[in-house]
Amino acid sequence: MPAKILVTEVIAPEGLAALEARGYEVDVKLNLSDSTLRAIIGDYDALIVRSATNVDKALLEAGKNLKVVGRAGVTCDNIDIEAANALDIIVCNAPTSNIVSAAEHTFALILACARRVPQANQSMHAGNWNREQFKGVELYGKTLALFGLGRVGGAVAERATAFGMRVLAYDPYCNPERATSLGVKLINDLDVILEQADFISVHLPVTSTTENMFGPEEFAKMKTGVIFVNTSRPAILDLNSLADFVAARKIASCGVDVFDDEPCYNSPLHSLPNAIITPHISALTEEAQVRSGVQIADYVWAGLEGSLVPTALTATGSAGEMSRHIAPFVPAANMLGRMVSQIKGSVPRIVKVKMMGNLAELDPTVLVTSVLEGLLSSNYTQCSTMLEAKRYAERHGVDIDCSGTDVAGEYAAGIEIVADDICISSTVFGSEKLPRITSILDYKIDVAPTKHSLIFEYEDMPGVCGIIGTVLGNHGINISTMQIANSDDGTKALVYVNVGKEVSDEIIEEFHEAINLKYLFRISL
Ligand SMILES: NC(=O)C1=CN([C@@H]2O[C@H](COP(=O)(O)OP(=O)(O)OC[C@H]3O[C@@H](n4cnc5c(N)ncnc54)[C@H](O)[C@@H]3O)[C@@H](O)[C@H]2O)C=CC1
Ligand SMILES: O=C(O)CCC(=O)C(=O)O
Repeated sequence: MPAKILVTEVIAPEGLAALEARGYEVDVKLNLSDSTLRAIIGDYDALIVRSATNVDKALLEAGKNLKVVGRAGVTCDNIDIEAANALDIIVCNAPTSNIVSAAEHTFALILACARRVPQANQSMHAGNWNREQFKGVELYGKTLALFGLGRVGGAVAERATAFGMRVLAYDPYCNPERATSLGVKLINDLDVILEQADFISVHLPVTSTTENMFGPEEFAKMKTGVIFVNTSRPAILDLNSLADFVAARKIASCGVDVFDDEPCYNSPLHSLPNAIITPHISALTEEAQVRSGVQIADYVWAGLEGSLVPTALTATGSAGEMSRHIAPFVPAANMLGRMVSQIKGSVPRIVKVKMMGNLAELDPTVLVTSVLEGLLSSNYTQCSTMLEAKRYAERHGVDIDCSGTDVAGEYAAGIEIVADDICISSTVFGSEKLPRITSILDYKIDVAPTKHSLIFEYEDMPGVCGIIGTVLGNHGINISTMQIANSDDGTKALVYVNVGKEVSDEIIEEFHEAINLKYLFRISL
């Protein structure tokens, strides 16, 4: 029986034809409700979606035969990747398909705001001829601030330069050389960049550091008369606040393509004449649709045939036997990346990843990519080969390398990362395969880190653990794990403490006053 593929959103006929030509049965069923989709998904081996289908845990669990979910586009925030990973379902996307379209639509909005094209058009259609009312502003010589200089941000920068704009960018993870080669000046100080910009365009993924990045405080710091465009994701900003500033004309005009709870029929921007709003159409062009349809057809086919899926976002997509060994280490690799960048307080420049024991002979790409995601706080970095991972890292100023060794100490397998001068290693343990730290900064430990932890190093002396416990206890913070390790020469000690909630700056200050600390790191995973 041929494999069955369900397509729930419009993809290019070229993509559908490619799947049918391979002998699959392809059903296109648009506008299904969540409950109908859940009722029928059990019949299908693969599902192809764009951004509107909610591929949550319940749907994935109902997909008893589901092997692949293909996203005909880039961002997979409508798909529960973690649940798919747990269920061994491959999730893949078409990451390069719509960059140009998204950049061009961003410019459509920038120009529409600057020259008031939609308003002038509407006025003409109403039988008017009001030239003065539609006086605009030029882009030439103006300053554009880009937030996020990745794939789409970079393409917008190239186009902005052609308009004679001065282009600035806020992107702490961007390699300065990439910025220079795009003719962009990096300014990684929010206040400084906000006050310089005549135009602002946002191209950020949603992460804990970008969510709600723009609210009343940030809008207030912008120049009066700024033009603000968001074609990235709605969670980046506070829409009510944006509407207030647009209504007050502090922001002269805004262009917005993405909304909470799409389809969105009403929002605070809908009634504002100087808000240009579009229904999530940045990627909606003939060309991007053909590219994403054809690319996703190829990757879904690879997944169904059990081949390597080049754009797999789940460890499962790395094919067969290898993934069974690699998959449990993906969270550990990500954790190591996050810990290292928090301990350093910045992105390290030289990173060496070592795959140890059973992992030594396997393709390291998935784990190196996961380390990079942790280091750069990005979601779903797209690297299907080590070469791509190295190039991606290079774009962010990181020189990354990977090696293998049969030796993994007392464990069957592990990963070690050395980032500049910081070394941490990890293994996974138990039926749940929880990541554990096995050594950190030359100290041997064995801790499964929780969401919040503290790492102390100090000249060894009695009573320090008591002080740590007392200070935390005084502030009502629970300790769930405390582990002590001594340096080889016995003069120094390291204490790793898992705590119940985030520790404030004031408490950190208190520790510095009470203990002769070499250092104290606060980690949030
Ligand atoms: N409206 C639409 O139809 C489309 C929307 N998008 C959205 O556009 C956004 C950008 O997409 P891509 O360029 O492909 O992503 P990307 O991953 O290539 O680039 C994102 C950039 O943001 C930077 N970044 C991450 N955290 C940051 C932070 N805290 N502060 C400053 N910079 C930070 C990264 O270093 C990276 O350079 C995404 O949200 C994507 O979902 C993309 C395509 C179409
Ligand atoms: O048109 C679509 O499929 C949405 C594209 C999008 O938002 C993305 O790829 O991030």
